[in-house]
Amino acid sequence: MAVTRGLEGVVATESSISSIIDDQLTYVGYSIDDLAENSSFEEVIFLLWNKRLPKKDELDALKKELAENMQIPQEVIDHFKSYDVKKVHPMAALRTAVSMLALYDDEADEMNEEANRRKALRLQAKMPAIVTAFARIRNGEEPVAPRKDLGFAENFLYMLKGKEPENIEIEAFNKALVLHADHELNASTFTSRVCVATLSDVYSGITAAIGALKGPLHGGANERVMKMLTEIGEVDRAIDYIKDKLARKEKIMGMGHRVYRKGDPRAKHLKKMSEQLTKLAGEPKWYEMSVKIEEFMKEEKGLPANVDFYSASVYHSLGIDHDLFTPIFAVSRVSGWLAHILEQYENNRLIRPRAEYVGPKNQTYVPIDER
Ligand SMILES: CC(=O)SCCNC(=O)CCNC(=O)[C@H](O)C(C)(C)COP(=O)(O)OP(=O)(O)OC[C@H]1O[C@@H](n2cnc3c(N)ncnc32)[C@H](O)[C@@H]1OP(=O)(O)O
Ligand SMILES: O=C([O-])CC(=O)C(=O)O
Repeated sequence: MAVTRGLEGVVATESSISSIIDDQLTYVGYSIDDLAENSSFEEVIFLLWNKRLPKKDELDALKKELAENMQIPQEVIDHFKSYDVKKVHPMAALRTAVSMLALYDDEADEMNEEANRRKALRLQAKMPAIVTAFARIRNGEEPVAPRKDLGFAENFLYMLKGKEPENIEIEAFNKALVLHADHELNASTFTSRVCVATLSDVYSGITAAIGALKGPLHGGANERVMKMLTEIGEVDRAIDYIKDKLARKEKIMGMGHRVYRKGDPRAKHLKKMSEQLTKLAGEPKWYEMSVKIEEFMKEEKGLPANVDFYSASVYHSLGIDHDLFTPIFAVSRVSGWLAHILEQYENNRLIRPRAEYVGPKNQTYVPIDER
């Protein structure tokens, strides 16, 4: 058997949700550039789950349903208050909280399309309240309840900060959510599909996906980008810092991609936002430093910036704690995971590849006191 390390280039399923062809990303055939400039995150959720854009009344109905389902069970809030939240990474807290939601959902193990769609809606709606409740509780603050009159992006920022966000913050956050919503068969999406292909439930699929997104080679890179920028501190130190890391054979977070060779089409939108928002926040150095690193890596290693690179300085400029960057990725990507889970159920077959055995053979069992 031939082994393809990391399954590079292996086509593991058909899908009509998103595509990457010649470094161009589309959701259901719509260019990410059009969607980033024009759509709301709720519109993208509808698109991914229904494979068509919503009409106005359909979008209004989805927005209403999301707003009505945002509140999380009190048990999840009490659970956050029951352990030392300061010692826990918010991705671990999110992973556990999503798994907990299943315990308070009477339909958790109901296995039909309508029930799965209802669960998808409830899960999507509750992600912002989980992340923001955790963030507030660890700061010694009470969680802020979601408001039915606010949109998805606005509600997230409102629950996080306890005050209504500015329009520019809502627009930037909405665009970030649109850009992170889906990405073909990335590691966490594949994880979710493998999980539910055993005919396990939606909550298990999303819990597994959150675990995969958490790693630094995937969604966890955005937090590490900001850690790197903070360590660099000043623009004129950037290149020496990167040279040093490369000399030690360390990876530069936010750089490189398994599929994109020329560049990640999402990065240019985040780059523009980073330029604008870092300037507004009075800290243009984060953007300037990022540009220097991007140019150097392209020239020296031929590696382009990925979606995680400029999102770091965008979220930082919105005043968001660095370890919330990956949970925010999950708040958006859950829309794509759910679309893929629904698609997997529609035409399911167990996902079970093979391994080439390279261990010892024909061993003779030796009793324990003779070893
Ligand atoms: C949302 C997302 O998941 S986007 C990706 C987020 N992850 C990151 O930003 C982490 C940094 N990037 C990486 O680790 C990689 O580029 C990945 C994981 C994204 C893709 O990796 P792969 O396709 O498996 O490439 P692989 O890790 O095998 O790297 C190939 C070569 O490029 C080098 N390389 C790849 N990325 C980087 C990087 N960021 N910094 C330095 N060198 C790199 C590797 O060292 C390797 O070099 P070698 O052939 O001399 O050994
Ligand atoms: O597709 C990938 O491998 C990683 C990625 O960019 C994403 O999940 O958005």
